[in-house]
Amino acid sequence: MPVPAYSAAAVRAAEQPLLDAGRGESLMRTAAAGLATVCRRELRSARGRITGARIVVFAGPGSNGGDALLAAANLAHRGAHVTVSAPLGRLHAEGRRAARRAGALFLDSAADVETAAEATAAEAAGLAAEADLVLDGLLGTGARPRLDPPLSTLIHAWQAAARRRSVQQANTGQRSTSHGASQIVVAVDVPTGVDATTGECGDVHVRADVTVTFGARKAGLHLPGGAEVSGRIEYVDLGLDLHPSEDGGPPLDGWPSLEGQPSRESEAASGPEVWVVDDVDLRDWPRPGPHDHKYTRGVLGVIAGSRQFPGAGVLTSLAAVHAGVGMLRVQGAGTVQDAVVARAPEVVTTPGRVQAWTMGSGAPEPHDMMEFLSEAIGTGTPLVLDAGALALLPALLSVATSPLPSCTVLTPHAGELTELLTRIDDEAADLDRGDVESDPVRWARRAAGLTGAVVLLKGHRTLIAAPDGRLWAPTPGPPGLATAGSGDVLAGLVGAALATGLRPDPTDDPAGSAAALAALAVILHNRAGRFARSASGIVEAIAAELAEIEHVGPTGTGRGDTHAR
Ligand SMILES: NC(=O)C1=CN([C@@H]2O[C@H](COP(=O)(O)OP(=O)(O)OC[C@H]3O[C@@H](n4cnc5c(N)ncnc54)[C@H](OP(=O)(O)O)[C@@H]3O)[C@@H](O)[C@H]2O)[C@@H](O)CC1
Ligand SMILES: [K+]
Repeated sequence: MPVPAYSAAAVRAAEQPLLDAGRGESLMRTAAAGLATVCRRELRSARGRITGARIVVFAGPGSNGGDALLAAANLAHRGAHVTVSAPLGRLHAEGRRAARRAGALFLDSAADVETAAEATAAEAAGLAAEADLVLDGLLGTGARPRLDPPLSTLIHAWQAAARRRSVQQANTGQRSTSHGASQIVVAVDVPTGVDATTGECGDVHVRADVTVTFGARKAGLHLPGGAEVSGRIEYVDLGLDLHPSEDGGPPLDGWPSLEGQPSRESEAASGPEVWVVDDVDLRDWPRPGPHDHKYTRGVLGVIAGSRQFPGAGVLTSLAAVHAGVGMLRVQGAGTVQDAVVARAPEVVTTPGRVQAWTMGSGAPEPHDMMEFLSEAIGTGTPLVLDAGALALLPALLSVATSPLPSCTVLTPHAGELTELLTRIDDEAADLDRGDVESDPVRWARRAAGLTGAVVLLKGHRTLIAAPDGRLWAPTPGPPGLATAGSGDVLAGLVGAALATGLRPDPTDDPAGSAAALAALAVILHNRAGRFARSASGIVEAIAAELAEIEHVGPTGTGRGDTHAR
């Protein structure tokens, strides 16, 4: 099952009853113990032991700093040399006492005198650049958006000093840290400067190797922006009463409400913002039951490729066959049908009923798609619309008498999404690809809201938005997936997932089900692409990946849950 990630507001709301009941300190001790466990593990794996490790703690004035100080005290008791920099002067009282008692050294802080603060920042930055481990406990879920001096000065100076050290190390062969390996940056709850809800990164922000997050996964750690700078996510459970709402959403706290989407204002801020989908979730890939036959297992119709580009049709179709559809019907260009049947004789080319369609990869003739699209819209057949089919969408939306089927998935890349939005969204007439790439969450949600379809926005970090604003964030795939035809394979996989996964019972959350299945298709595509050098290689690996997961389970993945010891 995908796991939910929440907004900062939802987490704070869930914490409040426990704080009111006087359990704040015990929560913090659990959080800090989990944090210390992760730090010890990191130090042991980098340098073999904790004794003698040089640790710099950046501690802010709130509980985030408190977590960092308590964890640092634990590490100091085990022989680490801990130096604390408190750029804002104020510190969590219990955390400061614990760190002092454990022997931590505190740098002078005089944040109220600008020049002194700058001198302290330079000293702290220099020490941090040479440390084995830096703990970022500046700000957590209580952060206000902008980072100003002295916080921005400190982070900036540290990152510049760390860069200088590594250049120096490369030039002279000198060791940068006490064990020669590169420095480990551990963010407490969320890297400072990253919005815990939206993942938006400020001009200055921390880049972590590991983020240890408490109580609930924070949405921003799994969304574009935050996900790139949070490193590995380790999760420490605090037993908060935070659970996905019964009907699955639509909780959109943290983003402005978009036209066509429900506003969150009147709802309790307790639902997940994002569903995080990982390799382990491939266990949910739809499989045939003992009584299934080819029709109940799911028939997928494909219209992909053209006389000019028959290969796209072959890739889309073979991907679906290897992913385990009950039957595949290929319509459209005869050249494509012949090429597909030559590779997969089980494919049929006669028209007939299908449980889902994948259309548009490889520039099929528009009239071939239109013929089946209008019928599919009338019957509510799930659709996957890629490339050429996306180009038809504005015209289709303007003439269709019914909305798109609620299990429709659009699979644009940033350029195609830009093109679509400029044609259907009056407010996006001047949108360019760069705008979409710099705020993919906003624009994917916008397109989903306007079309009523699930939008799977392809990219390094593929993102899926439902029309009501819910998001699914599959873990990213290998860079090798960026190859010609890779998108055609994905369209086939999403189609196969819808054709086989939405049966036999109709679902009461069709868009959510389609989005979750699309996310599984992304994960399967990622895994199949691990060792592949071409789109054909991805197709060939699909069946083996599914067989491996069925027999031994997904390997090398996990949710990163940390248990405090
Ligand atoms: N609650 C719980 O049950 C548990 C919580 N836990 C931990 O608590 C963290 C949340 O703690 P928190 O609420 O104290 O907020 P935190 O992020 O430390 O910052 C607040 C301080 O920073 C200041 N400040 C803010 N923005 C600023 C800016 N841009 N620039 C400068 N200053 C800024 C702000 O100042 P103010 O806004 O008041 O002026 C205030 O002084 C959470 O992430 C987790 O780590 C765990 O221990 C587990 C149990
Ligand atoms: K932090």
